[in-house]
Amino acid sequence: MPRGIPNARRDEDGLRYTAFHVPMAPNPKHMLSNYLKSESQSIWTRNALKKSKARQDEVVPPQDARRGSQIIVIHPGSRFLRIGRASNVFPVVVPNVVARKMNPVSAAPAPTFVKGIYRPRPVPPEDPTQPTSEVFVVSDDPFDEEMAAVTLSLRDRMRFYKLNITPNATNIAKTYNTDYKPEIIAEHNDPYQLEWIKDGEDVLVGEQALLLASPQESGYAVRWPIRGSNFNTRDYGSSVQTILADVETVIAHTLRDRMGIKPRDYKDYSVVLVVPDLYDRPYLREFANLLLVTMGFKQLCAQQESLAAAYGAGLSNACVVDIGAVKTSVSCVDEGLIIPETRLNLNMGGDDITEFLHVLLERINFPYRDMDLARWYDWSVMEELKSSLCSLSENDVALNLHDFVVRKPFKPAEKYPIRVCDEIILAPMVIFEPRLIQFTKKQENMHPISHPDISDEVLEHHGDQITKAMTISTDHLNKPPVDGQIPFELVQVDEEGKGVKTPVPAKLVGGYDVVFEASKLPLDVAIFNSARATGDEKMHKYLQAVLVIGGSANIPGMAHGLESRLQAITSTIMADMEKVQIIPPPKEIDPAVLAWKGAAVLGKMDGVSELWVTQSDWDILGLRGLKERCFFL
Ligand SMILES: Nc1ncnc2c1ncn2[C@@H]1O[C@H](COP(=O)(O)OP(=O)(O)OP(=O)(O)O)[C@@H](O)[C@H]1O
Repeated sequence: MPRGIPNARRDEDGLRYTAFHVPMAPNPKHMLSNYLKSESQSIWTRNALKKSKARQDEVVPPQDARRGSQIIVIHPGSRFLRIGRASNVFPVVVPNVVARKMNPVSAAPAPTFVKGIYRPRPVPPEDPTQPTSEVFVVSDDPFDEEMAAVTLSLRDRMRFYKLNITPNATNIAKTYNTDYKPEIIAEHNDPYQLEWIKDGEDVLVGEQALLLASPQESGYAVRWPIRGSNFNTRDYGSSVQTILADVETVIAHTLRDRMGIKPRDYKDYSVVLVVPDLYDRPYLREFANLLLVTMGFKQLCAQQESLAAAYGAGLSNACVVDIGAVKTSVSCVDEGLIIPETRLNLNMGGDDITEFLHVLLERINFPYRDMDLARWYDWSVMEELKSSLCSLSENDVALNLHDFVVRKPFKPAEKYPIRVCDEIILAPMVIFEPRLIQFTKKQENMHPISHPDISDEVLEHHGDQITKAMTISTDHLNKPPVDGQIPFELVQVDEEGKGVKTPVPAKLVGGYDVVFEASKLPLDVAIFNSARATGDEKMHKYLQAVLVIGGSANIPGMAHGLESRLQAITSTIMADMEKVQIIPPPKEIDPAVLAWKGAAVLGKMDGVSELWVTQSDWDILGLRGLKERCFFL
């Protein structure tokens, strides 16, 4: 039989799978345990990762250092693209954005974020001629109601930890911030000046795209091709070709400019692509087609984020929580496999924290009054403030004074002082109290991706999307699914690998759109639901190994904030639950690159040679080949 023709078999557990007459993928359990045991890989195990980078360089023998130099690992995200040779210690990280000259500009420069946070109703300015009202008026603004609930939750926690609450802190901060005086930093005293671009090449990528002083005036459309776990159809529309052109542009520019790899060399390189745990089929198919057919890489292996991160941390079992910029995903990894029904995607992330911080700082007279988050340079001011101020540790709440710098195009930098108090903890608390996020608004203008073989793929796609964790998640609404059943059926696969039972999956469960409802869950509830989907006996194992990754995992106090809340849920529901445990990512590795790191380790392992899908495999088998070899589905 020719190479690559599928032949259905059953494995030892009686599970149906499709084998190939090319060597079948090795058992992931064996791969993981071999990897953890292997002497040559032990450098990357958890203990070894604690050692310094210098030590790593010293220990890696030269042949291992070269290993993986022909493998490129690509981890695309909504905000950053992480890309590098598997032999590199860390990836190149570039903003995943493209500015294209349009004449006329067909799309307005897309704001970096979707306005997703409720804002207080504008208050009419006080009339100084009128005496101030002595009567206390109860606000009917829904924002105030939700805000009061979040503040109360913080007060309760501070009381629980016996921490002092600074009296009148908001008013003190407000008064201080009103009398601001920005300090102008003279150019010769400013080593961090930016080289703004007024006009330039037709296509600008990454940092260059963000240095455009005024994109719209210069005729550029600035867009981010990835959004959450999918292509960014909000800013590009449903035309996947335009999105793919930009995905290719960012990858090709970075390979050429930062890694010295030219298009003519692509045929000599294999690619490990890190994909979301809950990936959309058209996303995976189009991405694979781009890399194998359009760009012409030699072969491809796709790995899911959580699995790659577990490899990176040297863990065989974990509940992996990835808090990115736009989305947060939760999945349980069991001996080298993701348990499909534990996967959850929350429609919130670091961008919501940034925006909420802005809303909170405006309430205390944020001294830089012209801030407009749709401008990249203003957005980065707020991101900087978030990174330097925010914390999830109640101990950090105090009336503190800080400075921040605003760099406007072609103007000297301005330094502002600001006084803040509990805003620094309330902002990141939004992921545990998402009541202030407008989820419905976030869904606006998202288009489905059009593709030809809709009948087959849509059904399977929904099969992938609706998971047990999501169904359980309707618990928080206190309205369980009808009859307590899981009222949808997943697509079954017969001996030939064809769909035999293709029911239209009920997206509405008990009257709820489960995917949408699940995307709104507080993070602690989502993690609990994900672990609980593994069954009552197994869930302990995952709740005691929660690995938090993604850029937003860098928020100080994240482990404490998550652990305490998760512990509170588990002890209410499960009497016999031992302590919940958050596993810190390896010390020298930024949690945002841990999945890349794990994928690089995977790409270098001997067993991975069985996982590659070549260009001819792709021609014959398409997406199914990728799924069966790489995801063991
Ligand atoms: N020190 C820090 N403190 C707070 N937030 C941080 C810190 N460092 C990075 N972040 C946030 O992490 C987010 C980026 O994380 P990451 O690189 O994992 O996102 P991504 O993979 O591009 O996005 P997504 O996973 O949503 O597709 C941003 O919101 C950024 O502000």
